[in-house]
Amino acid sequence: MVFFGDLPSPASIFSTYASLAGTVMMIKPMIHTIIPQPVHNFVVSYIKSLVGSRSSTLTLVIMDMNKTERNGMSRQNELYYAAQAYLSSKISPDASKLKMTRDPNNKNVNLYPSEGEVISDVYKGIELKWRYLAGSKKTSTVMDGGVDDETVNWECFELSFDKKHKDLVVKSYVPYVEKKAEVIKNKRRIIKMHSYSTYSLRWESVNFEHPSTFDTMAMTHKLKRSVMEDLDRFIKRKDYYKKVGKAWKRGYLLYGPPGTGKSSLVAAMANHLKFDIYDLQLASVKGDASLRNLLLATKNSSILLVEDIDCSVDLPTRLQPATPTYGPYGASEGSTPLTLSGLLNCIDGLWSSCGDERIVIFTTNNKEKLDPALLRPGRMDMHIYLGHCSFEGFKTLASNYLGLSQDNDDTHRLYPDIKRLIDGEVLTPAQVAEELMKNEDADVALEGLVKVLKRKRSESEKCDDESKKMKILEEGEEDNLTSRRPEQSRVE
Ligand SMILES: Nc1ncnc2c1ncn2[C@@H]1O[C@H](COP(=O)(O)OP(=O)(O)OP(=O)(O)O)[C@@H](O)[C@H]1O
Repeated sequence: MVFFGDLPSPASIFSTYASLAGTVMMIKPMIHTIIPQPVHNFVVSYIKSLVGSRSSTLTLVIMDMNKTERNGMSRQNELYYAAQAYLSSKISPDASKLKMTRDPNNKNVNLYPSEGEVISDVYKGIELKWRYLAGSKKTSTVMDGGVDDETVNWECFELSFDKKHKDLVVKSYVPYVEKKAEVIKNKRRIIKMHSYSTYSLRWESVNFEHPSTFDTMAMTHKLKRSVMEDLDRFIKRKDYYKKVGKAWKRGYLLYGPPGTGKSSLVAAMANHLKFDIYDLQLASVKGDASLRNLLLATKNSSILLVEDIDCSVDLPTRLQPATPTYGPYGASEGSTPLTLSGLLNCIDGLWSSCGDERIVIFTTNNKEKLDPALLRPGRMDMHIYLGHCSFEGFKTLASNYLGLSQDNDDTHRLYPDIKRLIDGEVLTPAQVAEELMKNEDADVALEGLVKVLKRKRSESEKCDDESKKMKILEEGEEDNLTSRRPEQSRVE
């Protein structure tokens, strides 16, 4: 029991406090004078470490430095971005301050925890706390006699939990966060198209907004289905590739005449998988060494595209000697020039084994011109031929451009005529698309298409007649020659 009568008076409390504070004020400078500063620091940090070691909390720091290194590569901690995406789905309704971003051309805004905000999470009964922190740091590098000052911005997430759960958090919770983040990122993902800049010597990217999808592609249903199924199977088979000891990579060769949809199919594949595209212009690559570096700077889950592989650059093969590259003053730059074997080795070897979910696509108008090394089994897993427009392809295009149903063969009165005229190699899908775009009125656009089809058919029939006549003439010449030959022999 406490009685008010036992408590000291306010005046005596105040005088005790004042004398204590006075004593501390007197002792503090004495301690600093008696104990040298380094010893003082050591004692303080020792006491702190003793207190710290007794704490049962472990904090993992997931840092990200937005620092661009001298070789042009940006150092990125993938775990940081996974945490950022994951936490955006965990924000408490009570949060008082949030960071808000919107990527260019993205419909949705993204909300992230702001500085100091704590987010609680529970995983398999373990309580975890996340905290976001940010700041900047000045660094100085001494180079060539001068000092290069640079400000590095850093951001981090701190993840704190009871020490005894360290293994479970590192081995199970962190992969769980990464998986969840992948799903979230895929939902909001903006596909990027990366091109290598010879000016900045790095990949530069823009948002990829090609509208092509498998629905809009003028291809037979069978071909569409087989490409889509192949892609879907590839994505699901991470464990399978690991088990059979193969890099998780798939190669596609798209070939066919100009305007048959090779580039459109690449876009449809990227949109289907939500994969970025790295557009590799071989002409801008100096040699095998720089090719290796720039391929290693590409991200996982992406498509490496080499368009017009037959004519993009004159690649020396294994048998041809490679001419060394020369600098502006004629001196060798010390790099081996780009070779076909360098390209293929890099794609098959180092690059594909350093990453996951790699897709490589080569396109060409002339498959027969390609080096056999490119066509070797196991190199390009699927060869896809895109040809002239079929009636099935036309129906897809008429649905895209004129909004006509593609379910029947007689959606429009002109469909039977088109079906009859379009068969054979008459028009490419690009030519059909061009005709359909000329008028929004389906009657006018389709009449225009019928006219073009008739003209093309009669032109090709004329051509056929001409070539038949030529053949007959040539055969006649040949007969005359052969019938004269015995005579000639005989004269001889
Ligand atoms: N199969 C197709 N399905 C849908 N649209 C197509 C198809 N083929 C061509 N097109 C249309 O024609 C245009 C040109 O096609 P695309 O660039 O994809 O052809 P390509 O085969 O890559 O041509 P190139 O060999 O000249 O690069 C596209 O923008 C698209 O509108």
